[in-house]
Amino acid sequence: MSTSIFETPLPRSDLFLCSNSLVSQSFKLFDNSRSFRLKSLRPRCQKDRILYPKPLNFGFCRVSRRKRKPNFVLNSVLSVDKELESDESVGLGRSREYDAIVIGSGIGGLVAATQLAVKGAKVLVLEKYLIPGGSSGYYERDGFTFDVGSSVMFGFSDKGNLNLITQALAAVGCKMEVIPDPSTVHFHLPSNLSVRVHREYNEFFSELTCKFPHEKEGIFKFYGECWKIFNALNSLELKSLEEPIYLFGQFFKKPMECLTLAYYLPQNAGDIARKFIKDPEVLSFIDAECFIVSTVNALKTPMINASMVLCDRHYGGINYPVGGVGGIAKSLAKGLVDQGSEIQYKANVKSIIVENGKAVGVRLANGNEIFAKNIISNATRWDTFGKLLKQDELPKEEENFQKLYIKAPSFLSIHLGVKSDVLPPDTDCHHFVLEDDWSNLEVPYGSIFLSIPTVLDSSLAPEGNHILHIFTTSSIEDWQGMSQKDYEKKKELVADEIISRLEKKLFPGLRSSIVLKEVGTPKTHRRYLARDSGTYGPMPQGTPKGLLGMPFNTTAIDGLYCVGDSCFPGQGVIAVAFSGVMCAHRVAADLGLEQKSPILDAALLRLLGWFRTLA
Ligand SMILES: NC(=O)c1ccc[n+]([C@@H]2O[C@H](COP(=O)([O-])OP(=O)(O)OC[C@H]3O[C@@H](n4cnc5c(N)ncnc54)[C@H](O)[C@@H]3O)[C@@H](O)[C@H]2O)c1
Ligand SMILES: CC(C)=CCC/C(C)=C/C=C/C(C)=C/C=C/C(C)=C/C=C/C=C(C)/C=C/C=C(C)/C=C/C=C(\C)CCC=C(C)C
Repeated sequence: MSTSIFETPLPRSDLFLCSNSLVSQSFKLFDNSRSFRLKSLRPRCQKDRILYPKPLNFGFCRVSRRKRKPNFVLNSVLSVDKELESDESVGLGRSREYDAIVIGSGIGGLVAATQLAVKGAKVLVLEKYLIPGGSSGYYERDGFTFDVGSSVMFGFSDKGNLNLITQALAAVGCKMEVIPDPSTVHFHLPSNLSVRVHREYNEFFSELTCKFPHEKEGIFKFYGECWKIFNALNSLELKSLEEPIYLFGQFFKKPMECLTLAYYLPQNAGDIARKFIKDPEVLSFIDAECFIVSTVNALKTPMINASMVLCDRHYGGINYPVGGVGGIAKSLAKGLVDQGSEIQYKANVKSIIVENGKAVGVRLANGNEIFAKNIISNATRWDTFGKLLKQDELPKEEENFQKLYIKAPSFLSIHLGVKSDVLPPDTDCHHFVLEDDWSNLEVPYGSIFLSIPTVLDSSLAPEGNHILHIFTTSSIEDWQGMSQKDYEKKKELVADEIISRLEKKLFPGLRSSIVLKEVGTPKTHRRYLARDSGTYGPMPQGTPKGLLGMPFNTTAIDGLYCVGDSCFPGQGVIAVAFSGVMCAHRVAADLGLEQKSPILDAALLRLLGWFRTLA
């Protein structure tokens, strides 16, 4: 680490984000008129920000107003408070053009940004919150490190072509240590049906077919079909399906695999399951398998997505990153800056600037305008087209998207710290609980997701404790129009009910073992993740034609791209990573950093537009 002493103006709020390993390009943020020193190196957690003990890779450091001697060493500053952001010396303005601005640092945005950066583009990521990651972020309380969203990580193995998280990290020279999970999920279902999804496919198949011997052949054929699709996907080099030179090249190199995917593109898992399986209980089990990744039943879950998750969990397996899921976004953000691009936190984009029909820049909440050749929005499509674009009319494509897809509900999430002895030995890391009635699967609060990441990585909690992350679907409408007092009361009541259900079904004594409890509602998701209504992502309004109606990355606005879970192929960390790879490839082609054929482009975009009208 290089060390140099420099002076900086004192940020008025006393907080800024610093890094000890990154470039010096941000030095110009500062003038020499004032100086500061670090006051506290103790870890501190506040309601909405995390203060780190020492200049770790990304941390917030408190500076003292009283002692103004420049006596601390830092060698870059990545993000600054509003006061600094609005400082002219930040150097933002029309003269400073980026190849791309990415709005939001969810995994989708970060993968798009890093992939572009390694292709030679100069990228600026603007993140509203204090740390990167969005739904894949983390927070710390009293020695516990909680994952904000899911702890089930697909695509994190060292095998094949579909380990997109591993590949995204490797692209910027990062590798994370992972812990293999022996099972993906333990299902606790009506009629006391208990199924563990073992890492080994044969073990899972034996367990399921032991419970339903009469459907052995049907189960074999359904999951066999999933493997056929997974193997086709795994054989391709994954890039933008909106870029014809690549797409036609893949058809030429792997015609059978591409035709297999094209055949299944408009199909849903439930229809295929029904071809082979008759027993309603097995079909309900497959609904639950799909619901945990799509929040809808199998009849509404695209077959390609179902195959991806139902097979990757056995092929590469589910692997948990040491130190928590938040490490993925932190590593990508670091990798991005290492590549010479930039990320700013507390940078709230209020609108996308469109001139002569082309997206040319963004306007921040503090009034600053930043310009770039392309704008990539990692906000949901509802936020992008409903809030960030100030246009009277929704483009036709978006109107169609909003007809086909509605916002999936959000979640009520409960993060608990519990005493370790409440968990029986060999407890699995992830559980899905639907106690009595299959018809409650998609009903709000009907089923319960539970992850215990400390089963795999005990460093996430103080010794003798575990983390329980419990979540269940819930809509924002359920939490609106009440006083703060009633809201808090309702949070307690609903959380209490869910904890009682888990106590009854899985862990007797759970309530009395709790040492820390935090409850988040859809409003919390909306506030901290900046997602309209706190939504989990898009959900088909009716029965979709598989993935056919799902938009890719280009939009009706020239120079504006979308990335993340309201783009093909949908929700999921691995899915948004793929959307990031696709987006970066299309943008790079448009920037001239990848091969491009304008004539073929126009033809393919028209063809894809036509395909979507069939959905
Ligand atoms: N509880 C959960 O488990 C949960 C909830 C929601 C989503 N998810 C999953 O998370 C993933 C979503 O990833 P993603 O990449 O699409 O996005 P994301 O929602 O994780 O990240 C988007 C990022 O953009 C930022 N942002 C939004 N609007 C902004 C603005 N105007 N200005 C600046 N920054 C802004 C947000 O702060 C956030 O960090 C999916 O896998 C989804 O399935 C999980
Ligand atoms: C273009 C045309 C027309 C044609 C062409 C053909 C072709 C070539 C095609 C191709 C295609 C492709 C490549 C595709 C791809 C796809 C993919 C990659 C996909 C992916 C997906 C993924 C997913 C969906 C995932 C998901 C996941 C998730 C969501 C997860 C979640 C989790 C959770 C929530 C957790 C749970 C928990 C518990 C239980 C506790």
